[in-house]
Amino acid sequence: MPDVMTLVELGGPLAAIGGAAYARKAHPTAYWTTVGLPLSVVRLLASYCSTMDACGLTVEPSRLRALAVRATTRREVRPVPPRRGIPRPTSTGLRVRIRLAPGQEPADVAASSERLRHAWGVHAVHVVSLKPGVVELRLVGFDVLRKVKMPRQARSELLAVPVALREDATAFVRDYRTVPHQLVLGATLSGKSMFLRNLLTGLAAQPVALVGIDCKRGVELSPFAPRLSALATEPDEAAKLLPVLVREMEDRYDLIKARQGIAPTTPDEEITSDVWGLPEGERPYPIVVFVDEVAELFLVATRKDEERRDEMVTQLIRLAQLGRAAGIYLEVCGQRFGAELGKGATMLRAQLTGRVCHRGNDEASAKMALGDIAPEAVGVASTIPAEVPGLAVAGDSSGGWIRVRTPYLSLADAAATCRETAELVPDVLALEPFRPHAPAPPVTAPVTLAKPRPANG
Ligand SMILES: Nc1ncnc2c1ncn2[C@@H]1O[C@H](COP(=O)(O)OP(=O)(O)OP(=O)(O)O)[C@@H](O)[C@H]1O
Repeated sequence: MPDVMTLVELGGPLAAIGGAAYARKAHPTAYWTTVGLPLSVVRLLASYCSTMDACGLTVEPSRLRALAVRATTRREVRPVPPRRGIPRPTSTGLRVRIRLAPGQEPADVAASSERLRHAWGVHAVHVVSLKPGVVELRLVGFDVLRKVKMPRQARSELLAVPVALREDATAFVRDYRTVPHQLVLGATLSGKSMFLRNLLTGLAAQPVALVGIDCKRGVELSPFAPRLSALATEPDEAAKLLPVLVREMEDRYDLIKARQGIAPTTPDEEITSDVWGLPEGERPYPIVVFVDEVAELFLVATRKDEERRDEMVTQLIRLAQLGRAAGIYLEVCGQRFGAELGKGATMLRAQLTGRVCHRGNDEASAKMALGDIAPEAVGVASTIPAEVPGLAVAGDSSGGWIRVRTPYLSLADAAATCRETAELVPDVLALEPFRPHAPAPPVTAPVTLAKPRPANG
């Protein structure tokens, strides 16, 4: 048994360790910048060559180098690591550029990222290919997705909204011009609405028409009514709105044809240019269509509903196939999106190239979102814990994927942004009949500190 003196002597260091552990957990950014960052820079600089060697990332030296080493020193000629740049510290970690040695590819470095993270004592190492032959190692000091803080330099541009934080501490930007249509999947309470909320408020300040189809009686999208150009809250209303959107798309195709001297008989599928080629004064406003709980559009009770469903699905598929050139983009949300939804479901899903997969009910749900674009991400998406709502795996058709999490945004703040930007609703004549009635802002009773007294008191 240790004597009293030993315990007293140990007290100081133990308290220091306890304090450091507490600081690391409670204030990760401050802890990282004051303690973790200098340690990691020293570790990286001191052990770069040996770590690269241990990870199998060194190559044989050139003949000239070998000759020079032999001529000038008595050292044995050792394999050389890829050349590195100067480490650049950031508030969440540090970055260092690496010029790949001949014969190496970014995947070789990415395969060693787990080993590198342990060697340098950081939370994660991400490898990003910057240009042929150059990769950037992004060392992240702590779990940035635990408490999301968007990077300060993340700015919205037209149709490009920084909507979530990526695990490499950069912004996940929803860019409609590069990925026109997206599918957002997740079980109930997984954070889909939060994702839509961030996206919608990001777009609210832009000259973009926002359209909502929310067949859960509008519970998700109604609070944003002041900024919406159109809102359908029942399948019947959606069945009226979708053909109007398709007609608007066809009119825009006619406009492009007229402007560019393309024969009016040319099929829409063969026109390669888009609304962005039109002069600014003639260019129609982009339209982003949010579909919340897409399964509600597919589910039918009677034979008559079946016809209506088929029509709506065909219209959605047409919008997804041809909408991009006409400046019409889809953001489709749901819990599951598989063949069991019925005719056209998988065809529509194939057109939605952007994928964001929140926690699902089972592995099959994750497969529906990511199986056809990034199969190796399915396992990661299936292990998202229920205690971290908003955490998701984002992939795109290029095969890349990354974990992301939206920042918390309260419904009241999002609704307030929509009220403040209500005058920015652009004029899209065809959507005018579907413009929702904006509910009046909640009136808060004035707070009085005086206690009411009975009249006869
Ligand atoms: N990024 C986040 N950070 C913190 N809390 C979050 C985040 N995303 C979601 N939440 C919280 O998790 C809960 C569920 O989120 P949300 O309503 O977005 O889920 P959902 O997938 O839309 O659920 P449903 O399908 O039932 O509407 C909410 O209380 C929300 O505040």
